[in-house]
Amino acid sequence: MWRRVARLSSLIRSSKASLSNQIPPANGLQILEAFSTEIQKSAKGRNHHREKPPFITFVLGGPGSGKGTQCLKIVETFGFSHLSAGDLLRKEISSNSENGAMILETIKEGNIVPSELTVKLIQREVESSENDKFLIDGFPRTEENRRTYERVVSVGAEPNIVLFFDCPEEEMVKRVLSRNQGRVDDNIDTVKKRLENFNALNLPVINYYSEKGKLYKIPAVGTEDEIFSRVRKIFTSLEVLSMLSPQFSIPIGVIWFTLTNLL
Ligand SMILES: Nc1ncnc2c1ncn2[C@@H]1O[C@H](COP(=O)(O)OP(=O)(O)OP(=O)(O)O)[C@@H](O)[C@H]1O
Ligand SMILES: O=c1ccn([C@@H]2O[C@H](COP(=O)(O)O)[C@@H](O)[C@H]2O)c(=O)[nH]1
Ligand SMILES: [Mg+2]
Repeated sequence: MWRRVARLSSLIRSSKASLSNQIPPANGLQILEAFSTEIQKSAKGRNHHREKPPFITFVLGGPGSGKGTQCLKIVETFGFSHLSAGDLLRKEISSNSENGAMILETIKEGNIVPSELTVKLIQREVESSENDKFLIDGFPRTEENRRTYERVVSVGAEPNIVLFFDCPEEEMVKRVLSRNQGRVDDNIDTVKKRLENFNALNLPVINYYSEKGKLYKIPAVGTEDEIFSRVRKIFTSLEVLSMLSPQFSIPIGVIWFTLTNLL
C-alpha cells in the first residue's frame, strides 16, 4: 500500500514538475483515476499481479533426504520456482543483514530460526515472483512455523500439496557428511541435532498434512533418477487432472495418485 501511495505522490510530483517544464500535466481526473486504480489493486491484496492464488507445494524430509536435489528436477520439468528456506536464511547471513549473526548461530546449532523471520523471507519471494507455482523447500519445520505462515500469509496460506521424502537416518547422515558444499551444519554433531529436531518438531507437521489428505510420501532411497520417477508421477497425475491450478481440491489428486499406483 505504501509503495502505491509513494507512486501516486510521484505522479503528483511529476505532474507539478511538468507544469514548470511546459509538458502537459496530468490533470485532476487522471490523478483521481490513478488513485482509484492503485486503491483497487491494494484492496486485492499484495498479490495484485495474480489472477488466482499460486500453487504451493511444501517439500519436507530430514536433513540430506534429497529435497533440494529433487526440487531442481521438478523446476526443470514442471516449471516451478524453488524457494529453499535454508538458502534464504543463508543469503541473509552472507548479505550481512541485521539478523545474520543470530541466523548463523542457530543454523550452526541445528536449531530453528524464529518463524516470523523465515515467513517474511518466503513471503517476499512469492510476492515478487511472476510465477504461479512454488516449491517451498524445508519449511514449515515446526507446528509453530506452520501456524505463523497461515496467520501471516494472506494468499496461498494452505499448501496445495506436501511432498515428504522418506529416508532412513543412516542414509541421510551418510549423504550430509559427504555433501562437501562447505555448509557450517554439515558435521556429525549438528546433524544429530537436526535429526532430533526433525523427529520431534517436523514429523508432527508431516502428520498434520497427512491427516488433511495433502501428503505424498516418497521413498527417498535409490538413485536420484529413480526417486524423480516417483516424483514425476505425482506431478503428471496432477497435470492430467488439471490440478496444477489451485482452484481444485487436492484430496481428489491424492486419491487418484494412490489408485493409479495401486492398480
Ligand atoms: N538419491 C540420492 N542418492 C545419493 N545421494 C544423493 C541422492 N539425492 C541427493 N543426494 C546427495 O545427498 C546430499 C544431500 O542432498 P540434498 O542437498 O538434496 O538434501 P536436502 O534434503 O536438501 O538436505 P538439507 O535439508 O540438509 O538441505 C547432496 O550431496 C546430494 O548430491
Ligand atoms: O524453515 C527453516 C528452514 C531452515 N532453518 C535452518 O536452516 C538450516 C538449514 O536448512 P536446510 O533446509 O537444511 O537447508 C536448518 O537446520 C535450520 O537451522 C530454519 O530454521 N527454518
Ligand atoms: Mg536442502
